[in-house]
Amino acid sequence: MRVVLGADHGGYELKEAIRTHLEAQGFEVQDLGTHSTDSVDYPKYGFLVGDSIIKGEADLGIVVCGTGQGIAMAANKMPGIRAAVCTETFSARMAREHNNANVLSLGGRVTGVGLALDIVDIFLKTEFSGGRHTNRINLISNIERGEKIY
Ligand SMILES: O=C[C@H](O)[C@H](O)[C@H](O)COP(=O)(O)O
Repeated sequence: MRVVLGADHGGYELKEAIRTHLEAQGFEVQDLGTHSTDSVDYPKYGFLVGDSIIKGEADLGIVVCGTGQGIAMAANKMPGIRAAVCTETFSARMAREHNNANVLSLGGRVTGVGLALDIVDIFLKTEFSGGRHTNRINLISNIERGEKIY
C-alpha cells in the first residue's frame, strides 16, 4: 500500500514518527513535508496530500497539524477527499469501514505518539465495508458536484 504523509510544524514530529513506523512495516511512504519545525501554513500540506491521492499517486493519506482540524478542513475542500480527524481508534476504524475515508488527520499537540500509531495501524488495515454505506458516499460526491440532493 502507498501512503502519503503531510504535516505542518505542529505535526512535524508526529509525522516523522509515523513515517519511521510505516517504513519499518514495509509501506511505500511518500513524505510531502514539512521537513522541520519552522512555521508553515497547514493548507499547503492538506492540499499536497489530497492532490497526491486524487492523482492516484497514493492509496491513503495521513495529515498532521497541531490539532488535526485545520489540515483536514483544507484537504476536505478537494473533490474526492474524505479526511477524518481521529483521536481514538474506534473513530479511525469507522472512518474507513463506514465513511471510506481516504485521509486520516491527527493532532500532533493532541494525541501522544503511542496512541497515534495505533490509530494509524487501524486506519490503514480497515477496509470500506460498502453495502448501505456506498450510497451515502455517493451522496457526498453529489454534494461536491453542487447537486441539491434534497
Ligand atoms: O488547525 C490548525 C493547526 O492546529 C495548526 O497546527 C496551528 O493552528 C498552528 O498554530 P501556530 O501557528 O500557533 O503554531
